[in-house]
Amino acid sequence: MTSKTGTTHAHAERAKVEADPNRVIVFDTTLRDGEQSPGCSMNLEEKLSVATQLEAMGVDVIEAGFPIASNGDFEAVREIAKTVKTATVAGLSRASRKDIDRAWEALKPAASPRIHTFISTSPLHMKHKLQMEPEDVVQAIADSVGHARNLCDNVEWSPEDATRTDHDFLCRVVETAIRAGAGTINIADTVGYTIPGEFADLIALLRNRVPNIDEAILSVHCHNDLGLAVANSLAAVQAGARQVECTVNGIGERAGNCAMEEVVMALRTRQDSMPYGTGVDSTQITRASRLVSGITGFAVQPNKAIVGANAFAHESGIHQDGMLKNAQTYEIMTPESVGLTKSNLVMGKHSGRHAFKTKLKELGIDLSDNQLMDVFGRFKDLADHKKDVYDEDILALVDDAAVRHNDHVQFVSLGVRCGSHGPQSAELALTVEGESRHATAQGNGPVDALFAAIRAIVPHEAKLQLYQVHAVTGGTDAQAQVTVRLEENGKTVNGQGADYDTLVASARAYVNALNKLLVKRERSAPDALDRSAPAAE
Ligand SMILES: CC(=O)SCCNC(=O)CCNC(=O)[C@H](O)C(C)(C)COP(=O)(O)OP(=O)(O)OC[C@H]1O[C@@H](n2cnc3c(N)ncnc32)[C@H](O)[C@@H]1OP(=O)(O)O
Ligand SMILES: CC(C)C(=O)C(=O)O
Repeated sequence: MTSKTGTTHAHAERAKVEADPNRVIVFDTTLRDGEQSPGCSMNLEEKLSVATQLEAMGVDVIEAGFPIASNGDFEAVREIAKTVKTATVAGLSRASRKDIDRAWEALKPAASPRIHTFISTSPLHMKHKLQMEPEDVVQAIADSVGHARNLCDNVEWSPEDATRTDHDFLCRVVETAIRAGAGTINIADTVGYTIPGEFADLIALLRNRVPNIDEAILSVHCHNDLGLAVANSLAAVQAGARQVECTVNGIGERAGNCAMEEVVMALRTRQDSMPYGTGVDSTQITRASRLVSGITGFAVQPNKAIVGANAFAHESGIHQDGMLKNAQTYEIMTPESVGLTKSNLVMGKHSGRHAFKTKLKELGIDLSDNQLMDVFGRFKDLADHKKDVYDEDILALVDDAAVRHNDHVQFVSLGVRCGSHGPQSAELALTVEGESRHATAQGNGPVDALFAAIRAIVPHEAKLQLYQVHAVTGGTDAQAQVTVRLEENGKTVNGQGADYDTLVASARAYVNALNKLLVKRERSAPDALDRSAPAAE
């Protein structure tokens, strides 16, 4: 970047861009524009922890607030200015000496301070909002930027609503601001109106038509009203902008700002067509995202690029199989590169055997092929009924399959009639030594009816000592894990069963206990139990 007039403005960011013309300055405005999201206010301590994280991850400029806005904002900017050592700290001000003085008072303690001043330049804003004539706006720019520059070496100026500003006027005001001392010119797409090709053309136009443009770093500040903030920012970088203004998780006024994590990772991932770099340590991205989301209470949508819970999660069997063979089949960046430990194979109805086997291995479970077939079948059935299948669900299924292995009596199916219009009844099918048996019974509630049906198929005198249900996970679709304790002649056995249907889990648990009782009986008196008892139909 060579100056056409020889009056370049020296500051830390200028030095970085001069050392490497492809270096993109990351200007984070989470604490200023991000905080302008309705409901997003942060207290001093929270702002300090965000600023510390932004500094640690290598952000070049931290916009800490708008000091004239309130005493709280002033204090926050001043504390951040005192705390941050390696990043430049910026404070926003309108085109007013009072605002600028207040900003400077807060920023003065910073190792590297920047005054950021702005004024609207679009006809709409000038006429209706500022109620100023264009000539007065030009004068206000020269005066405010000049005043700021008398206080601070590092001054940024923004034409608010630049993308709806007349091009000739924009060229004129940019030239004026640079002449008055602005070292960074920030082209604001305040209402997220522009589109990538048009925005790239605007940056190119400014570079071609503003005579002193090389004396300043061209910056962009994009809003996301059309979901184009990141695309517009990248188009601008390709057209010559070297500062991108952004926020963590894309928070900000209305639909938000350009998301820092997306810009950083897009530049990092697509070096082949965008050979530009930032100073951000991308492995800190997840940490920053969680910090900001935790502090603001703004949850990150699961499918959000880079930092959403599903960004590195794979549920479909074909994708999971590909991932296990070579992660690049379905991931264009590694989870480690954004600070996650590994990809997440989400177990759900689209999962296949490869992924299921891998999940079992992760859980330390080793099953025979037959057991695997059985558990996988039940897992698919569970996934059809339950939105999220957690590790706990799989463990419950495996335990359930393990206890049923080689059972004499096996559960087949159950239908119940329950509710307030009794009588409650259960229609049960079991196999006993491989033979199908059916029974229908009534009871005092569906559980009582179910247990009566079991007694009808396998007559026994054992007493029910305990019937206990607990949910394996949270949510109304959680699997039920049931424990049944039976007692016969002083001997007790516990049976377990798990299912998304509490009554099926109850049947499985009772049948499991019964099988254990059979084994105990067999050991003490073979053939004591009449397993060929007829069905009570
Ligand atoms: C695009 C952006 O994100 S801009 C930043 C937005 N952020 C904020 O507004 C931060 C929070 N704001 C505030 O706390 C308050 O609005 C303050 C302290 C800045 C100003 O408060 P008030 O003095 O009560 O004014 P109010 O907000 O009602 O109106 C804004 C005034 O600033 C003027 N103004 C707006 N932008 C600028 C500017 N860049 N330069 C000069 N004047 C401006 C408006 O024309 C209006 O002037 P008027 O009172 O003569 O009509
Ligand atoms: C102050 C400016 C840069 C701004 O936030 C906007 O125009 O959106």
